[in-house]
Amino acid sequence: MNAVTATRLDGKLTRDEIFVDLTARVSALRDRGIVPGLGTVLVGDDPGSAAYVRGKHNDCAKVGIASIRRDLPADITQDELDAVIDDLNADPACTGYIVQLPLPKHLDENRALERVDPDKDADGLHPVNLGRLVLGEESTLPCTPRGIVHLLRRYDVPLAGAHVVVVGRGVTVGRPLGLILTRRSENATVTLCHTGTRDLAAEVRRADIVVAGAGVVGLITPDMVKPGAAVVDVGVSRTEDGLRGDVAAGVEDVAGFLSPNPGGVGPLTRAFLLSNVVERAERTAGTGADGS
Ligand SMILES: Nc1nc(=O)c2c([nH]1)NC[C@@H]1CN(c3ccc(C(=O)N[C@@H](CCC(=O)O)C(=O)O)cc3)C=[N+]21
Repeated sequence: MNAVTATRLDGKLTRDEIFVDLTARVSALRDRGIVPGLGTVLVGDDPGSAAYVRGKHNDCAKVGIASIRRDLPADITQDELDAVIDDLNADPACTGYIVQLPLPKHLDENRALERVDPDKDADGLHPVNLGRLVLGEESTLPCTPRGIVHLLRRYDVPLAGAHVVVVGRGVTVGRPLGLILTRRSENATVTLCHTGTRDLAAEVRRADIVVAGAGVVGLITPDMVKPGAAVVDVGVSRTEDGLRGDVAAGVEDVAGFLSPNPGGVGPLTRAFLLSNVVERAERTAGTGADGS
């Protein structure tokens, strides 16, 4: 056997590095009397969503960002949700915020996302920000795609000229990731695959980088991966055995780099949520944001 295990793209380590930078920048803002605040709107009592929101506020405490929580009952009406969103839009203590998804089925997610002030959209999911991304204008970028690109760069995985196969066309990962990776600054070539793709295995086999976010357990098998390719697992499925990703066991023996799930991009999604808030606070304060 000459199988070499893939280099692990470590999301927690990379998150810790980002937190060191954010902590210093928040401290500089606080020295000037500016306290960045992240708001969350959580509707209902789904334990998974509650855990994610808790994690986001724990992260805020670590870097010195103030937390604003709006926890609402599952049977809230759309008008009542609108009023909470209007309230956060008007709250000067709230630099940016998110409406935790998914919302209960009787509520219209797009209506809620569109009501958020685009300048306070910490998720980068407002139509104005997604539209700016399409137009190549500066915008708040969605957190998971930002985390994926940062993690690949952090481990020196070449993007320019690379062929990236993204599996999943959802609005939080696949769709915006394709737009980001094909910008001049990333210069990758992207194939966006989905449930209608005729021969997924053939597409994935051609990839220098695979990003799997379909939410199908074990979808990406070792025979589908080009030796040495980078594989980033962002699929999330809740099973009886806990959280499972899209990448099957054995891929680590074929890939050159592997970002597992959990332990990969998830912590970076949270880190870039905070980063979006800090950048907005810096912009309104008139300091030079460093981007990244
Ligand atoms: N408006 C909105 N914005 C979001 O960003 C958003 C959302 N809604 N709804 C749900 C998804 C999911 N998501 C995750 C964030 C962190 C981890 C994360 O930190 N995961 C850890 C493990 C955490 C655990 O074990 O539960 C890891 O991958 O190592 C995972 C998933 C953000 N989301």
